[in-house]
Amino acid sequence: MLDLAAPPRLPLVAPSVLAADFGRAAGDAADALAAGGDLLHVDVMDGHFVPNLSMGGGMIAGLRKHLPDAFLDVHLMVERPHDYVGAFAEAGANSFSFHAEVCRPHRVHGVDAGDLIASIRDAGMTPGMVINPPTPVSWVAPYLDGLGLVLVMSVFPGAGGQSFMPEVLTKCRELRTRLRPTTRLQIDGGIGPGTASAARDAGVDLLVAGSAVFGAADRAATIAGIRGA
Ligand SMILES: O=C(CO)[C@H](O)[C@H](O)COP(=O)(O)O
Repeated sequence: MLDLAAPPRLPLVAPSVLAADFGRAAGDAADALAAGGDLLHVDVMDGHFVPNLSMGGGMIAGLRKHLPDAFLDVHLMVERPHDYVGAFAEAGANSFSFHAEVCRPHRVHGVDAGDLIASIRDAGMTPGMVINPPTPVSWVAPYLDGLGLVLVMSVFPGAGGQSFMPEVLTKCRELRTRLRPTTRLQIDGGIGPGTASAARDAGVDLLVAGSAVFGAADRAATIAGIRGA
């Protein structure tokens, strides 16, 4: 199983299952891994934090069943991520990333980020925190030492196929100087061979790509282009 913290610290590419053919998701995901993807990104949407619904524990369990060796990187675009720690660990998630925007003090009666990070680790998963394009680094700064990854959204979350927002790279550069060397800096939204190099130059070493990978005629060339190989 992939260890996100282990050297060498080469850029990793995570095909986003959101852009796969849901009717044959495990097969499509396996094809993306065979084409050079390092891990799978799994987007969970609750219809509240973002308007759309996507997938949940059933999809994680199905991917785990058919792809026992795949690292499953789960991104929760949900208001109540703490409700899913046990179920998603049981289903086979390897990392569990939640949004800073649902946490206190930014959300009244929101999530306690420190408690949630501890419970994610206790459940055997790598904790991650996510910030939307307008959200400042200061919202995750108190938690950086406890995280295995920080995800900077380069589109507004909720749908694949949107255009990359280069202005978020300022936050990536700042985060790279503040993160421990073992913590991955992830980006998600509008990533393809044409946008990935700017992200890598800003210190990103975990690149999520949905439509670019699953829509490509040559997935291996696309993933190699995103990785900068
Ligand atoms: O989190 C997401 C949407 O909220 C997706 O992972 C992201 O948008 C990737 O899709 P694409 O690469 O097509 O932009």
